[in-house]
Amino acid sequence: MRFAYTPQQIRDAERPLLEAGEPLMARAAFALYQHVVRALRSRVERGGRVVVLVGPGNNGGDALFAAALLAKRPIEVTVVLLGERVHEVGLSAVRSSQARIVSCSSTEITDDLVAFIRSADTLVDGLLGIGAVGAPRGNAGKLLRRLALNTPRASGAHQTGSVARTINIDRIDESDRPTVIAVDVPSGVNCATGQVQDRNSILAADLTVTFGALKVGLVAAPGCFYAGTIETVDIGLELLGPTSISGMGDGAGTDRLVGNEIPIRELEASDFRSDPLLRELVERPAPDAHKYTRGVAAVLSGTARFPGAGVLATSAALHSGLGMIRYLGAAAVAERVTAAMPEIVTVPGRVQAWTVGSGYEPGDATRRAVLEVLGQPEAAVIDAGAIASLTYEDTTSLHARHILTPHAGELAVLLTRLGTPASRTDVEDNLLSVTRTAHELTGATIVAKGPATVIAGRNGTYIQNDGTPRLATAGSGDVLAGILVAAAARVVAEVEQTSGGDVSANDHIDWAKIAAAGVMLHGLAGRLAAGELLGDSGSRPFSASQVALAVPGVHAYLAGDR
Ligand SMILES: NC(=O)C1=CN([C@@H]2O[C@H](COP(=O)(O)OP(=O)(O)OC[C@H]3O[C@@H](n4cnc5c(N)ncnc54)[C@H](O)[C@@H]3O)[C@@H](O)[C@H]2O)[C@@H](O)CC1
Ligand SMILES: [K+]
Repeated sequence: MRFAYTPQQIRDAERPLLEAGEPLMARAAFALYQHVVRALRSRVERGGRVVVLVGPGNNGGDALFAAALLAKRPIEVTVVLLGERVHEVGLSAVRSSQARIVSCSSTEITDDLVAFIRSADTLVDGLLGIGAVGAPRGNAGKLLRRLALNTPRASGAHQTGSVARTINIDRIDESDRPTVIAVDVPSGVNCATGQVQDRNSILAADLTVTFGALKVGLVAAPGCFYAGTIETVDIGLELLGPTSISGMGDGAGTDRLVGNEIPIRELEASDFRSDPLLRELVERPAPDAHKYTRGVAAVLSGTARFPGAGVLATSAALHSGLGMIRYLGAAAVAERVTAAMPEIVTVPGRVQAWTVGSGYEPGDATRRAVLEVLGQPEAAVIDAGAIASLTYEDTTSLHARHILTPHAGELAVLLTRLGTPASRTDVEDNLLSVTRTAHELTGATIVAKGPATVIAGRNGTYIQNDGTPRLATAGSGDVLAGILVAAAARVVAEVEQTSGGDVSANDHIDWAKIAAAGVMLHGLAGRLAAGELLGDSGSRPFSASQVALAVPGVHAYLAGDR
């Protein structure tokens, strides 16, 4: 499990250490210096030119102390001061070093200066850190716009995520741009939310050296796309860890426990071995297992018009290793489903989780289907047309065991219906906060699909950034619904055994965690289908059907087989 914190949480953790006189900035600057040297040496064997951009606050202070250390080596170091004021002690350290100082606070940002900065081997971004408010203003903002180094590395692919995926900075050989190293966070990213207010005044990093812990802006979209590889440096901060969190979040009576108290979480591969409930998702069944202890899921997806959604959701559930899958949707789709997968049962019966809505169009018939599912005591995944069919009154019957999987457009419609009007763009630009709002207004577990999916539920918020842009393909959402319903059924089956069949036990499950696990399985299945988890660079195109077929391989991967 990884944790990401808001600026306020970081400041609260820093305060006692600063009061005790701990040299936090010296630690941060030394680690930054080491990373800059490493990046520079992977680009030029000796010498080399480093430009350090310095803003008005302590972020600039880190950069100044690192610059003073760099200037002790045979490296050409130029410090560009962009604030009206800068960290005084850091500046005197630079003044007594070999580094060159250019002050921009009074001078114009000339074409020559912009060209000079762009021609550096390594560019250190110490403009704005966790103290930034709004889009970069003043000279910092002007310079960022003029530099135009605002395209995320690897053409938009994000480099954070639960399973290691790093840019190999040894291999970056574009001579037309420097290797950019962000100090703590890329300037222009809102650390608390991941928002980017002005996409022209941001400096896209190849590497972010962040201090103490991850910041929310480094894991939430769109900020996460600008961070490059993230290195977290331990400067001695004591932040909320997994043990204290499980006490807060995993039991009953924690309704509405969202907001700043619990850090944002991200599941990692190791959680599928250490967390007892997640382990159940991928482990081999117990020797005495039977169909109902392994889990039974029901699929209500696909229509005569969109039959594929039913086939894909069913296939994904089937390949997730349950005891049984019932297909209970349209007769025309059932024929195709059973032709493709003879294991599928088409008669109703005992079920532990439902999925409804993939491939359904919004309307009365869909609404009747979703209300029927919501009337059951079991868990349910509510997808696509089923979300859009819910009226304001219908949403009052939602609980945490209901997992809604909207994309940005569907989330905008839902929020508007709930009385908080939002456009698709509002949702895309503020995915984290609007997803939490949707959870707070409905009580349901919300899985807001995107390149960095946000999962907001009763026990907190997760962001999963595991997939590949290749998952943006037709049918991908249907596969996700199938994976999620399988995870839900599996967990309910497990909990039933310990609760003696008491269905109310379902309501105490940490559904956000289970949904996050499903999202992660889906993301990794995409990467496996692309060839990425098997060691190549992920260059294989794939279809949604192949993502469903890749699920067993991901189970093996997470269970530790490879
Ligand atoms: N407190 C400490 O001792 C430590 C701080 N550290 C560093 O300090 C950073 C936080 O320092 P600060 O709190 O000084 O904050 P920042 O350095 O992020 O910047 C705050 C300054 O920027 C200005 N500013 C805010 N928003 C702006 C905008 N949109 N455009 C232009 N200027 C803007 C403010 O007026 C203020 O002067 C961290 O990110 C980290 O890099 C680390 O050295 C660890 C220890
Ligand atoms: K920065």
